[in-house]
Amino acid sequence: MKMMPQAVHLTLPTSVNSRQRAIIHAVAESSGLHHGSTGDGSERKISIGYQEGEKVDLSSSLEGQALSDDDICSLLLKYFKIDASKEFKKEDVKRTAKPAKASSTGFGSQALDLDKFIATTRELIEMEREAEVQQATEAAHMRSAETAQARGTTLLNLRCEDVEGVTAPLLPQHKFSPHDIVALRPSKGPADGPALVQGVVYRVKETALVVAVDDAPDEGLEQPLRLDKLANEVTYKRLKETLSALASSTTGSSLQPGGSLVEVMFGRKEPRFVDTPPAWQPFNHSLDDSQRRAISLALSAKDVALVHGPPGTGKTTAVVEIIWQEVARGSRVLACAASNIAVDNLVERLASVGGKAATVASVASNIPSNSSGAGSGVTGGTVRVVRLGHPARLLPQVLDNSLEAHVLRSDNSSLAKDCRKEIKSLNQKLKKLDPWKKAERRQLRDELRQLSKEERKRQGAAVAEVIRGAQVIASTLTGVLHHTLDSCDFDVCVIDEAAQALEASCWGALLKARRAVLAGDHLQLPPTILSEAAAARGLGRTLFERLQDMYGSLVSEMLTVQYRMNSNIMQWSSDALYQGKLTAHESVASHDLHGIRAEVSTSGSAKKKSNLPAAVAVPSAEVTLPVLLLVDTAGCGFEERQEEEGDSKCNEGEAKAVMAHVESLMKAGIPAFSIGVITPYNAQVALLKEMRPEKIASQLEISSVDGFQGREKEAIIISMVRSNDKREVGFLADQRRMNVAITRARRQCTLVCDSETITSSGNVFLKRLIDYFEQHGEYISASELVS
Ligand SMILES: Nc1ncnc2c1ncn2[C@@H]1O[C@H](COP(=O)(O)OP(=O)(O)OP(=O)(O)O)[C@@H](O)[C@H]1O
Repeated sequence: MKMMPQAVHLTLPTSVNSRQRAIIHAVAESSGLHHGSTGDGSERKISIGYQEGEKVDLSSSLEGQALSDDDICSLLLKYFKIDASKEFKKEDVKRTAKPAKASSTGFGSQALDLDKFIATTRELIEMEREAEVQQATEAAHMRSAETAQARGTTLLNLRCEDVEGVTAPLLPQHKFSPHDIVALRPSKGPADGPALVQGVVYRVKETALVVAVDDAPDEGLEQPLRLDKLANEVTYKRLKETLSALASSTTGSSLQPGGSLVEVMFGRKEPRFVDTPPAWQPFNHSLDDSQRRAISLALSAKDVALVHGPPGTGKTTAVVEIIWQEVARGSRVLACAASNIAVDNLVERLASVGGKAATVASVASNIPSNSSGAGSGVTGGTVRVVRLGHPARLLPQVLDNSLEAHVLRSDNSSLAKDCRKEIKSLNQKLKKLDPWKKAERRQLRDELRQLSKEERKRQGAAVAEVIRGAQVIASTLTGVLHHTLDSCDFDVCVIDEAAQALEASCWGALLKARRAVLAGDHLQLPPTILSEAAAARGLGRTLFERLQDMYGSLVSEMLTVQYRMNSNIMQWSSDALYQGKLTAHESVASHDLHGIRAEVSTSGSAKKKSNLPAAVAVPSAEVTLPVLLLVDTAGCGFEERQEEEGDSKCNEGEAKAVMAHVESLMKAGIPAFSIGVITPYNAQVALLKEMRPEKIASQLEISSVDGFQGREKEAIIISMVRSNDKREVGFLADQRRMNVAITRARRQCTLVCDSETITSSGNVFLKRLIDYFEQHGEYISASELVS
């Protein structure tokens, strides 16, 4: 008997990932079923079935549960009698294939209407600005100074060390970060009193915050000071200006170089690729196959390519090679990232091609040259990289590449300097000149005016000359909007860490370029959004994620070899989020903490750095240092606690277990600087920092998940905090957050948690995580660590 499929219209939960949704769309299309997606970013849900069919909404009953490909196949089989297992097993869809089309609305159902995007984003940016202002105002006015400090938006009793820096012995937990606009006030004065000075945070260390100010006040800095975080208006203003430019990018007189990218990225045109991928010789000979595929894709794209880089897979390595190759074929490149540190990292690695200049030049002749390049190949022995941005915010190692440093070296700049010298001597002459000699004075003043005009002209010419001659301009996404780049255009814009940047902030850079390469991982943390309402309406949905959803493997190549983690640490992340596609490079696949112990026992300097007592620095051989360790607090009575003012949570018993494990690692010879403690809750970060022994305070890093994104440690300890009768796990359920936390570990990952609360919470994703640790790691009860 032939089974008839049930007439059902099925809605799946938001945990179905973008790849799975793309396959479901394709399966539905080929089976003649109706299909569509609603919601933005992490709220996106897919529906499939018969338009008039019985509504079966699994989005709440399965919410928070990660659905494997097999789970989805079973659902499709159950409701529609469709066997989609082949489609899910298939390698990525061929690049020549068209993106999946939705039946009624065409592939535009995945696309976004430009006008709607601009109008909604304006509204959401305004909501975000209000949320930031509200947070700053609450901290400054409605809470006691101590509470504001506990919230992390105020720092009290700081001592001004000099006019360039503000320091304290060890800063409490706070939320200050580079680019924040801050106010300095006397600690004892009223919270809303006048500020001594306003400035911008440009460096954040464990013990000091460095604030750049235009004019240091003559007095007032000698007393204890408080630092308040203010709303960052500049960013919002620039984002709105970018949206206006985007609105007019494809029409009329303001046609922008990136107009064609707008058409493709808003689904009006399909992405194009050259028929024959260009031949290229790598500058970096250790690139793996997946990196080579991603680079080939980027060099073949006429519009856009995505480099999807899961943790530790050498995304920046691939990006750097793409830029070298682009320069070699004569392209002018705009290289960006959201943060200063990521841009500096790129610049440092890009500039290192200097030693390979001969190779670069010879390869250049093999690659078809771009029409509008800044001269083909690499000349002058190095890639001419110009880093925009205030030198005070740059890492010392890239200062030589800053716009200012380039300008100082230019001919026009020395002419400008000559003008300055002359101005100085004329001014001295003027001072000495008899006040009655009016005609002579007038003549000198005229000369001075001419000279200042000439000096300004020379300075402007020097900047223009450096910008014109640059093969790569490197800048933060915000820095691109500076007038220095007005009317500049580029062959290609490369954005690293694109999955951490707001879409609106990417457009400032993209509008200046004809092609784009975006590198990132939408399965790690998205940009931070303060307004929950704006986040719920999709402000945090990045362009990277949107393009992954819209075009999938048509424009994207995933890097699959990772160079950080022991394969046991990697495998959980690979299976849970990357369809099991990751492999560990042989150099890391089986490394563990025993290797570190060996280094410590033979290296005097490591011993010194670790601050370990000599008696324990060389460990006994029989200590076991498992790659995965589950420290279970179930049954230990370690209940979570809500912080007194605020909504964060902490768990004192668990924190003790974490510190006991740190101690045992150190006793086994692992230096504190190789250990990192991560917890999703700010209150737990604060508690752990209080418990951290003074002698290792500057070495043992303790931070939220956000603070560790993009970083790594040999041993990571994750404190999950949640332990309650209601079996609530809160935002532990955020798959991307847990993915980042686990994948920071190179040789050991320890999970400290109440397995009872987590496994009975009904969250399948977290249950599988605990099961994985139980199956593949060692298990101890926290009671064995804490008496
Ligand atoms: N093909 C390769 N062969 C050997 N080592 C590599 C290769 N590619 C990357 N690595 C190494 O892997 C590490 C991570 O590389 P990279 O910084 O490029 O990664 P990333 O993906 O940008 O990292 P993250 O995800 O942490 O931002 C570096 O130490 C790098 O030298």
